[in-house]
Amino acid sequence: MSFHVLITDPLHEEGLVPLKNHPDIKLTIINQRRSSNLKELIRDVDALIVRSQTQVTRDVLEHATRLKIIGRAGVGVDNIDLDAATERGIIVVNAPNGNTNSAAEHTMALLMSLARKIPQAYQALKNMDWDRKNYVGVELRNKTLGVIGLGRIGAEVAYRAKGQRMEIIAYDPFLTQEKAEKLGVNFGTLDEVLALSDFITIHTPLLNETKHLINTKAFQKMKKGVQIINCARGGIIDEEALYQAIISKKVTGAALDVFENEPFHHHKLLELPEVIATPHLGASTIEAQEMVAIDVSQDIIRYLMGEQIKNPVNLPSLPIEILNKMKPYFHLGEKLGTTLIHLVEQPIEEITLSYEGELAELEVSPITRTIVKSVLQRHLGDHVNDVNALYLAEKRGITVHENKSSANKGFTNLLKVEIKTNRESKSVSGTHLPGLGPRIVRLDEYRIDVIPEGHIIFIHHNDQPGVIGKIGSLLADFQINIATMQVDRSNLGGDAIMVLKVDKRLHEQELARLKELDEIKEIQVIDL
Ligand SMILES: NC(=O)C1=CN([C@@H]2O[C@H](COP(=O)(O)OP(=O)(O)OC[C@H]3O[C@@H](n4cnc5c(N)ncnc54)[C@H](O)[C@@H]3O)[C@@H](O)[C@H]2O)C=CC1
Ligand SMILES: O=C(O)CCC(=O)C(=O)O
Repeated sequence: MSFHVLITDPLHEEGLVPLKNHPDIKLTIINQRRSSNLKELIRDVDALIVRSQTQVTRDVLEHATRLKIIGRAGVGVDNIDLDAATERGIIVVNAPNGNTNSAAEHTMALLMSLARKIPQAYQALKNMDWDRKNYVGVELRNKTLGVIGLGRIGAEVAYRAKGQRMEIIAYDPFLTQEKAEKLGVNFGTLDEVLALSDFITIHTPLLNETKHLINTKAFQKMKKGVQIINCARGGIIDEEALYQAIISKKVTGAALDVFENEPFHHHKLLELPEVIATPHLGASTIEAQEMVAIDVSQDIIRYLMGEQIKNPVNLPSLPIEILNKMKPYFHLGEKLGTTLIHLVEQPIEEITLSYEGELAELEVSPITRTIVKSVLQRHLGDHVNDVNALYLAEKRGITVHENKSSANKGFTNLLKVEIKTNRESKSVSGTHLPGLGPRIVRLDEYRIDVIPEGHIIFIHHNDQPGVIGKIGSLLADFQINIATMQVDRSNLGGDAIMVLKVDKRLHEQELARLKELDEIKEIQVIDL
């Protein structure tokens, strides 16, 4: 199988070597800025790799009929329509670690340049103007740096700023007292950070919640004379509000690496002498570009080759050791979901997944996605995958519930999948037996012991003498060998089930003959 990978932004050559050398990958590299036909090009590609310039919009994705994965060589994925990608089952991966150091160093470079007005003084000197009085700066020592967003880059900035003997106050909704203490920073609310800081640096992603987080109201809460650094994303600061705050002298300096609309040829803020700027260079170092290109290329190759990816953005991310531990349950869940959906006739209203015993200790949401995928695939086909399964379920009005119980009901691990329709509720339960593999152990209230593999016939029949014989002799007439047989009943002479594993698939006519038997209420043949 050969895969087509398209790259539309400049990437470090070294990072492309694994893709170039891969025998099953065809690589196309274009400069998107010079190419307006992305919609055309994306039609026949399996993977797309971008940095921040290419805008992967919903409109573009509508043309991406083969696209399976988008790789972002960097952190911020705000240039990719994540909802549209998820709906189409396209996985998005990024390279979150490779440019942390470079972005933190760039932030420090901007902080120091801002404090000492280095770009302005340099510009004057380049113009042969030996001016010292206009470029008097301030020291960083003993000043308070407010860090908004104490993730990878924010934490690195805080660490470096402490080296400058600055006091750090940070706001991050996920910041714990423990992490703050470990990093030696003060823990503040957003308002406290705004009010107490001499310098404020922003390191959040651009999200709906962070769009214009720093707006007119936020500027009003700041100290007079505050200086701002934004090395995260344009759009987190309301640029018009910043402009007015500088004009009114509330803000005495701003260092910007990022802007609401990039690239641009003119920007009002750059007319102000208080503003210094770089054209989105936070990650532009040889080291960072090499690392992010390698990381993203490797994840693209892993995904296309069916291996576990490291940095998914629109799927839950778990350490590889934990995912390996969970592998048998993905397999079991998929078999249970496929089995159950074949036993249900009416439209599904609810899917309930119960994780019991040692399974309850795991982060089970990836298994839930796999089960929902296997259920939906029967009617929606192969375009349902782990990425879009929950979205598609919700869109069809199907509610998905997860229950966990550490109680051990005779099995060290038990996974129950239950489907509710407007007429009935059906369930299958299974377990993974170490060394032996998966087993289906319950079908509704019936106890069975079936390896979920091969051609399986599920028969719901009346509990009466002769049924097993009749079914056995019909199968013998069809030259179909029975490998295993399980029976159970609700009560003597009541409902009963039979689960047969056979060596070859039944033809439609053979199935019709079995259905003619009076004792049979329902029959389903499932290939697992
Ligand atoms: N200028 C450049 O070239 C670069 C810019 N970036 C930008 O920097 C951002 C941060 O990168 P990382 O530190 O690697 O990401 P990260 O995910 O490690 O950290 C982001 C932090 O922001 C916090 N956060 C989210 N919403 C918040 C809110 N409303 N208020 C305060 N904190 C909030 C999160 O809890 C998280 O701790 C990226 O999203 C990207 O947009 C990243 C690399 C290079
Ligand atoms: O690709 C780039 O140079 C921009 C890096 C960036 O902004 C990010 O990683 O979020």
